[in-house]
Amino acid sequence: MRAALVLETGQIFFGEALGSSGEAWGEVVFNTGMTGYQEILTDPSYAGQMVCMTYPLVGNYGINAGDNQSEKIQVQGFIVKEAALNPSHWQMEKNLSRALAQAGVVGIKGLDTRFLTRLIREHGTLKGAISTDLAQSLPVLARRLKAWEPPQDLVAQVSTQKIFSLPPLVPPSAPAATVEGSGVSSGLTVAVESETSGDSGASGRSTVSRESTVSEESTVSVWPRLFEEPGVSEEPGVSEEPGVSEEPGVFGEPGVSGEPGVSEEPGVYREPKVFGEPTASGESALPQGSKVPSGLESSLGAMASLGSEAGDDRKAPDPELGADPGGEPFHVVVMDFGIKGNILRAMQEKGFRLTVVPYSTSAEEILSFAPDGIFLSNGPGDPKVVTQGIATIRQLCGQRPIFGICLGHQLLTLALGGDTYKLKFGHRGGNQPVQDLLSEKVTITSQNHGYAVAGESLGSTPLQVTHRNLNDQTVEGVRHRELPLFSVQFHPEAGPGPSDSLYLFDKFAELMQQRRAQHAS
Ligand SMILES: NC(=O)CC[C@H](N)C(=O)O
Repeated sequence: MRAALVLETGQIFFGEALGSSGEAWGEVVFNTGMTGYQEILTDPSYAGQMVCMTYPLVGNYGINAGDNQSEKIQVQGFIVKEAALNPSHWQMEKNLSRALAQAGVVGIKGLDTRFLTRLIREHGTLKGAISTDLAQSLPVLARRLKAWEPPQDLVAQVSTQKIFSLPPLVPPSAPAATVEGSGVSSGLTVAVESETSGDSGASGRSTVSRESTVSEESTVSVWPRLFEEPGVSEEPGVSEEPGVSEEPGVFGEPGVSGEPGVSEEPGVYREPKVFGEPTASGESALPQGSKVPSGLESSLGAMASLGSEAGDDRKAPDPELGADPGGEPFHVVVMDFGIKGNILRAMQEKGFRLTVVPYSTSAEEILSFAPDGIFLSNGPGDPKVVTQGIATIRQLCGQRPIFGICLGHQLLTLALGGDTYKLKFGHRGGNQPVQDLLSEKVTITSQNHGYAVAGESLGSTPLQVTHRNLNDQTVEGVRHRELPLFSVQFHPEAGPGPSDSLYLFDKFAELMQQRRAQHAS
């Protein structure tokens, strides 16, 4: 089935449908990772966005049960050059196309994703629509897109509605961990602690049960196997799209839709803009000088996470870090703005016990759990619209050690009087170099953000910059000058991406250890 990607500028790319048919609108962003597409698809930070993968072959190891970062595919749309028809991996359960179709997510393949990426780099992030309805007027669709205001309440859509607990992860050889006798085994299982009303305000929430009642709760998988379809046999390696031509260069036919070359709005769409016309060699024309992004780190990171999934290189919790010498695990309350599973896993593997709460939970309720520390998660959208979360974080500052990642970093900065702004096209990939200004050490980091902290806004705040991106000098980390609060813009938990920065979870543990020591004396 043919499909088109229409941009708000009026530019149109033709390709083949991938996944579900239909139409989806969103912000088109690009990710430079060579692997990690499943983690990207299921990362709630991508809610509302259509992700274009710059790497030309996507889907070659299929979709498995272990790499999900949340309970569903979160992207609005998915854009690839070539979708692997015969994926192969021992953990694979289905192919990319099947996973997208089952989730009702619209994708497109067969367009020149590197050229699309160059367009986004020039124009900045663009609104776009993927549609399999080529009978409509695509220029009209482009104009409707231009006038469209994307939804703002993305955090409310992806944050947990239930409070739940996660135990520390134990090495496979050791006895399974239990949460207060609940029998929760190691791995991504939870004790559901209480149900909330599901509305966005904290007021309607019933008083939640505390640690004493955790043992009575049942356990459920945090992320049930995605797209489970009893009775549907998966035949890895068999194309699910018989008859779809995979010849290079068949994409990009003009004129299938309602006059794509005719503009009624001068300046927006004048000439036929059809990308990916075949050349004599059958290769699509790529602008000269375009760099193929390096993504080796990403594939190494993905391999590490797969290894840990298989249980063969899972790190044991370090009793020196995950718990104080008395052995009680550090208890962290996680404010969930759209958390990625690997962040939870990274903290569990440090030996922390986690209580994950909805983003709208009040400071009072968070403190009632008597945590050792508070974690501020990643999440989708513009940090400035998460006003309730910012106000709560402001109240929590100084009460407990706080660590924030990505959206959590932006919210912490806003709570303390700093400012954020939208980047031209964001950082999304697994090879972003970041310098820790305190140690001068450089790590290669995994990133996924479209907004950033304005360094010049920090002068009047108690925050200082601790990390910078060496590509564009943007702020990548801050800390409070006096209080035990710090945050980073990048993703130290990897998955996908390098795990160079896992040490930051140790820093969080050190701050919680110091607080315990102060309170004991
Ligand atoms: N990964 C994230 O937490 C992203 C944060 C924020 N939504 C941004 O795009 O900048």
